[in-house]
Amino acid sequence: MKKRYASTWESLKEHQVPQWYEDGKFGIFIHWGLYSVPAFAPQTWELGEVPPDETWFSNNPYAEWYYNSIHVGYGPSYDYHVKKYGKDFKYEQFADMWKAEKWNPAEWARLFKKAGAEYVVLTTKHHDGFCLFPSKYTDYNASKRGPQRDIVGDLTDAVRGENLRMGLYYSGIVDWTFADDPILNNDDLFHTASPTFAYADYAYNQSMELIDRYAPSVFWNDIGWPRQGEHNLPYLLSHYYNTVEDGVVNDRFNDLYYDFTTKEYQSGSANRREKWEMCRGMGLSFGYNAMESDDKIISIEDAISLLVSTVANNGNLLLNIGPRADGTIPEEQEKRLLAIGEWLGVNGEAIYGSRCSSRESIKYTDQIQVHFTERDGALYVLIDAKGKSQVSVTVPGLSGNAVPLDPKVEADTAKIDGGLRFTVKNFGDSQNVAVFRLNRIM
Ligand SMILES: CC(=O)NC[C@H]1N[C@@H](C)[C@@H](O)[C@@H](O)[C@@H]1O
Repeated sequence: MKKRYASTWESLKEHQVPQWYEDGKFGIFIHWGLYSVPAFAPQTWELGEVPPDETWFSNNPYAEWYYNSIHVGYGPSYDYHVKKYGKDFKYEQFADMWKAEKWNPAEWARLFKKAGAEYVVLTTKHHDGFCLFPSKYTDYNASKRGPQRDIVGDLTDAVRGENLRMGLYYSGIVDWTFADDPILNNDDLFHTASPTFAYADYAYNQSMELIDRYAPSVFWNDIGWPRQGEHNLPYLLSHYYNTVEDGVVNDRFNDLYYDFTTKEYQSGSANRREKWEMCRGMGLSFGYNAMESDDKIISIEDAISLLVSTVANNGNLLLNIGPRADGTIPEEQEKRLLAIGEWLGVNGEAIYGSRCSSRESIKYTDQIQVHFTERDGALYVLIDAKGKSQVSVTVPGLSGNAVPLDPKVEADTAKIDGGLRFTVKNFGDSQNVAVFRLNRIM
């Protein structure tokens, strides 16, 4: 019997994180929109590396923040815009330059499947207010302008065609078509952004239409929810769960309610007793930044290390791609997705469907860490030795027969000092992380 949620916080709190989200572990985030046309941002810092103050906001590495970055009237993006497009060029003019002429949603979905992703989260409306779906509430959308198609619907169909879950991102509290005073600090971001009741209703109405049109498995709200609309949330979220019983929402509804908490680059915190999700771009940006070449984005080793350390600590990794305006995915981003997929193809048994072990990760050096996951009574030991071709580590308190999941991993294990000593001589096809299954949990 399908559970019905009442529009009360108490009823919502009965919602459990569904097994598919606990098991899925790896998702693909997609930031695609008008900002993909200029595709420019300075390459400065990771979020959380510096305070969110004027220096951050006037040198914003997020290419999807292009509107605000040029609106502050100075800084690298403003200079770039004036030089490339001219002072009088309005951001809205990108709406008729974005053609997505080479876009093949089925191709994207096949790539996400090969990457080993279990879910996808696409921007439906980012802070610039341009909608990638035929919203009833604005004509500033991709079915009326630019691509002239329902980007959200077409990708949702393709993703579900590959048996992946489709999630939708919505910029709840920031919409520069309603309030576009330049944002130069977090106070601007949270307190003056879109302050009207009219906007709160708009955000509520668009969220309802996204739920009713697409029944997304993830409703990924960003930054916050309009304070003037907080009283709407119990209804919105109960409607969501009554429409999508195994749906999940993140913690960016003013911390009033969540299924999972979020980290973004170095910002946010993770508590391994709760379900959480790490999101980041391949480089410093979510939207495509044409300046981000292969050497400027996360290495394959670091991406695999991030996936393993996140999963071992009860998180999911939502790794972002920033497609070009024409609908192609930059080769350097595709290369990383395929490498992660290959690694998961060999070692996925320790990831998908696993649960956080009571054993905490062990950091031997910055390069050498050992993580643990558990599944079906087996303990998995994931030895991450970035940049090393051989490694030897003793894991205390372990005993039993450790078998590498990758048959090409060459390793010895020996009982020593009350633990198991692992000597990996060859990482085989497993990049920098060799995974062992221990058939008894000690
Ligand atoms: C911590 C936070 O609220 N970040 C907002 C940030 N989220 C990213 C996934 C991107 O969409 C950014 O453009 C957005 O500002």
